Amino acid sequence: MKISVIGTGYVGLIQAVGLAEFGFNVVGIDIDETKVKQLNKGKCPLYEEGLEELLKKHINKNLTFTTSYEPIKDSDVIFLCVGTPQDRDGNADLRFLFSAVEKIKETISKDDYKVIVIKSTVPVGTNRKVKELLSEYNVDVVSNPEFLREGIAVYDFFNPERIVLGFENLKNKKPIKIMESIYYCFKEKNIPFVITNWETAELIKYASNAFLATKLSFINELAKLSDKVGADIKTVSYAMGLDPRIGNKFLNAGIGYGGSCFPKDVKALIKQFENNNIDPILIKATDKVNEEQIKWFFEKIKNYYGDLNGKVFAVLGLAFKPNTDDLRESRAIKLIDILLEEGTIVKGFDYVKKARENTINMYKFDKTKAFYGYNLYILDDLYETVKDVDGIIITVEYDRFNKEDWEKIANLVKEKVIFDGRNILNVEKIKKLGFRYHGVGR
Ligand SMILES: NC(=O)c1ccc[n+]([C@@H]2O[C@H](COP(=O)([O-])OP(=O)(O)OC[C@H]3O[C@@H](n4cnc5c(N)ncnc54)[C@H](O)[C@@H]3O)[C@@H](O)[C@H]2O)c1
Ligand SMILES: O=c1ccn([C@@H]2O[C@H](COP(=O)(O)OP(=O)(O)O[C@H]3O[C@H](CO)[C@@H](O)[C@H](O)[C@H]3O)[C@@H](O)[C@H]2O)c(=O)[nH]1
Repeated sequence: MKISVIGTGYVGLIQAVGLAEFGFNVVGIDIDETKVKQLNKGKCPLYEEGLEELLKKHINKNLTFTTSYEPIKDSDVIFLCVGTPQDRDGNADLRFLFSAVEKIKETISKDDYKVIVIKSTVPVGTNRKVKELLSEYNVDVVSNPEFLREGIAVYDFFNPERIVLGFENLKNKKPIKIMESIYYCFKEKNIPFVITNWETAELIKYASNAFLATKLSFINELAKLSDKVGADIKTVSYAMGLDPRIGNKFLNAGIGYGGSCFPKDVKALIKQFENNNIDPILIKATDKVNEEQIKWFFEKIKNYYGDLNGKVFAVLGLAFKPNTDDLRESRAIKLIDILLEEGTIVKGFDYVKKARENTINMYKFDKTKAFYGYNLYILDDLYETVKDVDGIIITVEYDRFNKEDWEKIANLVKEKVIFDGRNILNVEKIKKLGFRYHGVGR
């Protein structure tokens, strides 16, 4: 079977490489010429553990990349993995998706049968619209939302918790059989398949992300109360999580959720409610709590120092979560922006080299926020980062921070104060070294 993957960003690249590993002949298609050139040389444009090795294993064997849509003529299945970012009003912006559909129309013949799989996260009704646009063509459209997590995306691709497939008509077995044959190995491993209609499949994706985001906003809001009343949110989360009906995952309080998905998908779900004249009270609150969390944390820092002007901070963590170079909606970057506006000097660090490089590039192009090398520095070494600072701020949940030499850090800083925005540090150890510790709800 020949497969084309349109859009080889995060999700598309993982699909292309993963499907090649399954033995399919895969062509990745992207409008970004630089990315395509890099990929054809076996170089991964993004940092994701294990991805470059798999890319190198298959490139120019059963996997190639191109900017041309021509290969879709020979493909049996076309995966659409283009971005669906947030537009100015909070809706999902479907311009990339519809532009790809237009190109499919221009390229394929009306008679050749193709299965078009929509992997991108799209509002309810989008698969139906795509089918309408392709109504004169011999195609079936399948909704197949993706649930991978960045940082462990390769693992997630090969070990999904469920495969969700939405179809126009469940009596039409042809596209169902084709999708089941692609994911044959998951069937063998008894991974649940949810076979349903388009609308249900589309909503499952938004419901899953919004539910997890709501769990986070719930615990983050509770952390504010914990702070005031002297409770320890970590112990609260732990004890709550012992009840299997609640579960212990996604209960780590912090400075809020970021990333390329939760913030935009929560907002897009709100819009879908509003477009249907329903007030999404709960989900709007999830979003609001998250927007406020970083400001609340910043106030903690400000209250401690009073005047922040000229203070120097080490911000440990730049990306939106550990083991990624992705800065999209990163809480660390949001905090850095606020700190810079308050006249502080920021020294930033992340264990992922590409996250550091991306941060430098981002600020270099945005001189309104920072003057790189004047009030913002990104350093390659954690110990250099903490040298002579007035405070350390932890913004990404790296457990690795606990393995650092805190005695050495205590001797390097100007003032021994830590704001742990992810509640990740071993408080006893830190306090013994004379640090004043400020967590989130502990
Ligand atoms: N990133 C994640 O962890 C994740 C996980 C699950 C689902 N999703 C969803 O998957 C989709 C893709 O997300 P992403 O993070 O991979 O996006 P991305 O921005 O990293 O990648 C999108 C790619 O599509 C390309 N593109 C845009 N228009 C194109 C066109 N007309 N033809 C060919 N290529 C085109 C871009 O150049 C880019 O390389 C989104 O809907 C997102 O919500 C993302
Ligand atoms: O207990 C927790 C867990 C996570 N986070 C934060 O939540 C955000 C999102 O984390 P995570 O869900 O691990 O990362 P993503 O890679 O964005 O993955 C989410 O978004 C993807 C895109 O839709 C989905 O496919 C995944 O299933 C979903 O977990 C990050 O900022 C984390 O720091 C917390 O603050 N506390």
